[in-house]
Amino acid sequence: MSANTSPAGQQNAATYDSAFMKACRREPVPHTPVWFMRQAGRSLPEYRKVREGTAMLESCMMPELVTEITLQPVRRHKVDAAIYFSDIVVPLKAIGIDLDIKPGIGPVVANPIRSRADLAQLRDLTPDDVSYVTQAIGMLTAELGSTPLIGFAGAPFTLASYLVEGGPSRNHENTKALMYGDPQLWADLLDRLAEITGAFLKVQIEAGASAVQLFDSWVGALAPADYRRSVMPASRKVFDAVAPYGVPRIHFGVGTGELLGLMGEAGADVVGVDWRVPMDEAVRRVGPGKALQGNLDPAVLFSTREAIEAKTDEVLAAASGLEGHIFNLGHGVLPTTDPEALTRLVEHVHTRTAR
Ligand SMILES: O=C(O)CCc1c2[nH]c(c1CC(=O)O)Cc1[nH]c(c(CC(=O)O)c1CCC(=O)O)Cc1[nH]c(c(CC(=O)O)c1CCC(=O)O)Cc1[nH]c(c(CCC(=O)O)c1CC(=O)O)C2
Repeated sequence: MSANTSPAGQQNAATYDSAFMKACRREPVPHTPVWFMRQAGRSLPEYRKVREGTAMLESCMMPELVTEITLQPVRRHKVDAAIYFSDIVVPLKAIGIDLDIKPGIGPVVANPIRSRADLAQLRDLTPDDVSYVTQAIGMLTAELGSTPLIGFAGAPFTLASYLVEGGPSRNHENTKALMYGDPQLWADLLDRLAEITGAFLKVQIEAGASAVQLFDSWVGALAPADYRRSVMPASRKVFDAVAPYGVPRIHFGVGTGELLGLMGEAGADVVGVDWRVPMDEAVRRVGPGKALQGNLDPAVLFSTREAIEAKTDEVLAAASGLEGHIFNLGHGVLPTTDPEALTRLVEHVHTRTAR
């Protein structure tokens, strides 16, 4: 921990009164805050331009480039929060796992983890392993002023799936084989990943991130009983690790309609909802005391302006009774989305919800 910070004093004072932070705390807001998962990235021509000739993982280690890319959607769309530009596999790369992000495929791991001996690949993460993150967040928070920066990490289950399968997987068969066949090794693997993930989020908060989001993108592949038994303890460990900082903790996964309550119980302050469950139903499943984030289907943005507005109004109506609502898509911005549709969407949500 640096000399001038303490866990209790971590909240970034400049962003404390922003609409996004208020919604996370379930306080009244001047308008519903909006940001988009994957708002930085391939949908933006200015992103494609600055990324030309630089590989994805290499970009994530270049603080000036990360700062520029993170700021691009804030400038263009006037979203209410920035999300740190990185990828869920960055902390794994930082501790020396041999992996790469292959264009059109995703993260690919050279030596998948399937045995107890393989666990040795997963050493602890220290702030020095990711000094470029600390550096970039320092530059970013200076530029962002009162706009909050969201830090993020992949959750233990989703990271484990990449590590065990060796890459993206539709059915997660090797992952599930390990989870059911060797529960102790599985628990130890998730616990290691929880340590690394907790340490990585701490680095981002200490550097100035106002909130964090834990992406369990693939956990919707599990039934609730398996989630509770085999995943929740590790996700809870990550949330507990950052709890002393008091920053909002967001938890999101895809196809998690049956898991929303448990994902809240794991320790999230804000539960992200994909587009399959309407917000008024999601709030029943999550229960009181949590804000919700979501949930326009990202594919709707390919439709007409009228249809986009009508579907947006449906989301806003379903969310109107919520204590805290952060508008987002039900998953990341699709790479071929028209960025102007995103800018108009931000404006529409702000106008419709202005109080
Ligand atoms: O199609 C490809 O080329 C590989 C895409 C891919 C990557 N990581 C991956 C995947 C699998 C997938 O998303 O399906 C693997 C990946 N990265 C991420 C997630 C979590 C999720 O989206 O549910 C996942 C898992 C999701 C999954 O595999 O379905 C998270 C991620 N990647 C990234 C960001 C940062 C950001 O967008 O600001 C973020 C998180 C913050 C956010 O939502 O905004 C950045 C990222 N990672 C990646 C790319 C594309 C590569 C490039 O620009 O050169 C990009 C940029 C972009 O999306 O346009 C690589």
